Amino acid sequence: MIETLDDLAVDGTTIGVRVDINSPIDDGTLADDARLRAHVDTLSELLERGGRVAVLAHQGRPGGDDFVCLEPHADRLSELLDQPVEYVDSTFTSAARTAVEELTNGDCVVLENTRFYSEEYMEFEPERAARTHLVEGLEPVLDAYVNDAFAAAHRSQPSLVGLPTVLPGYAGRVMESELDILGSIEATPEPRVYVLGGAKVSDSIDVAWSVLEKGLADHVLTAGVVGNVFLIADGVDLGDASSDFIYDQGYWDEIDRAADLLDAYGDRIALPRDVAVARDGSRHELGVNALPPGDGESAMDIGESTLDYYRRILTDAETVILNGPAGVFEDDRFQNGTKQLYGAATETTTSIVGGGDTASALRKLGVTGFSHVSTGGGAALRMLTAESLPAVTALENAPQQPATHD
Ligand SMILES: Nc1ncnc2c1ncn2[C@@H]1O[C@H](COP(=O)(O)OP(=O)(O)OP(=O)(O)O)[C@@H](O)[C@H]1O
Ligand SMILES: O=C(O)[C@H](O)COP(=O)(O)O
Repeated sequence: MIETLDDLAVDGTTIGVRVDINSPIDDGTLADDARLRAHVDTLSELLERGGRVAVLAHQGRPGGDDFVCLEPHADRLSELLDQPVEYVDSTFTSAARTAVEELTNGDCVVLENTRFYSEEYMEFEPERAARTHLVEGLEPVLDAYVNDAFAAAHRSQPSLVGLPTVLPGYAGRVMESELDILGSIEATPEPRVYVLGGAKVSDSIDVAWSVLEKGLADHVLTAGVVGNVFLIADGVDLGDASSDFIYDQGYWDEIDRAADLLDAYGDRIALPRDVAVARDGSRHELGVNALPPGDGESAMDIGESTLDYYRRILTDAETVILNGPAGVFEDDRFQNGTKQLYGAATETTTSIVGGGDTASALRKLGVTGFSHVSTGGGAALRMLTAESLPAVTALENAPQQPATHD
């Protein structure tokens, strides 16, 4: 049983709030603030109820261009919350602890990107995570911990599983609503269709296995890199460029798993019937019978024939669950598959979308009208396999009585 903000005595309490504001970054600035907006309800509720809020979050992965400090996030949160939000350029040093100790009721500080510390990019059992520098540094200055970072709940990292081992833990409003919706997929109306696109091939194959095996999915439609892997598994020659991409991304071994899945459940798995490539600078669609494409041409989107086929399946569906764009939506020439496929999904009674990139693609393409757009990508996928999420388990096991610091 997870406690929520309804169970937390907030007034005068110093609360570490783990959010997921991991966002696209362009030239060091925030390119999209959707994930920050998602947490406004939780943060403003805690602040209005007299909490002293220390925000913890990661941004990017070590080595990536988006591995940046959280100052732009703090500035944007200040605008969204309509109050000053302090930023401290460290996470658990004495400067960070002093900033937390100096908070008064209704104050908010954003601590530095948790992943600037190597331990936060490692996975630990909760008990071990509780003995990391981050947790040992922050625990003395916090009374309680709130986890609103559903999108990171599949990671077993110190700020996600260590803090709720030593502090009373509560789910924030985003976490609460995501668990409510994604935790009761079985209750959604049937027929139920899963659309698996994007680039998380291994996770998507796990989901497909799980939902087909459990009888949760009447159909699985594949698109994006996932669709390309299934096409290769089905014996289609996608050409060197797509194959090299799949190999370079480390997905080559997934082709055998996709082939096994096709053997077991091929009648319920739909594969693209055509793909779009860039030819002479423009979009050009090729039926699978016309493949391989020309030299250097890569399958970047699904084409009209696939869309017709998938629309027919969706017409009979009552619930559709989608993750991952159908193509390289960042390029105007390859947005059509995502726009049309996701647009068709909004016509079903219940439509649930997961994925940070997917949500940003849908905003960019102006596709609205879903029953639920999850903040999580990998976390939503993991949840759909009915596997437990480490950060959720840690909240379930957290101690519950906060002791208020002066
Ligand atoms: N055919 C394709 N070839 C190469 N890349 C593709 C193709 N189709 C989709 N993509 C890429 O997949 C990426 C998004 O996939 P991903 O699985 O990460 O989505 P998500 O689950 O919404 O994201 P997140 O991990 O942020 O939650 C995009 O960057 C897009 O360009
Ligand atoms: O964007 C995400 O899916 C979450 O923020 C988790 O990020 P990660 O995949 O880098 O752990």
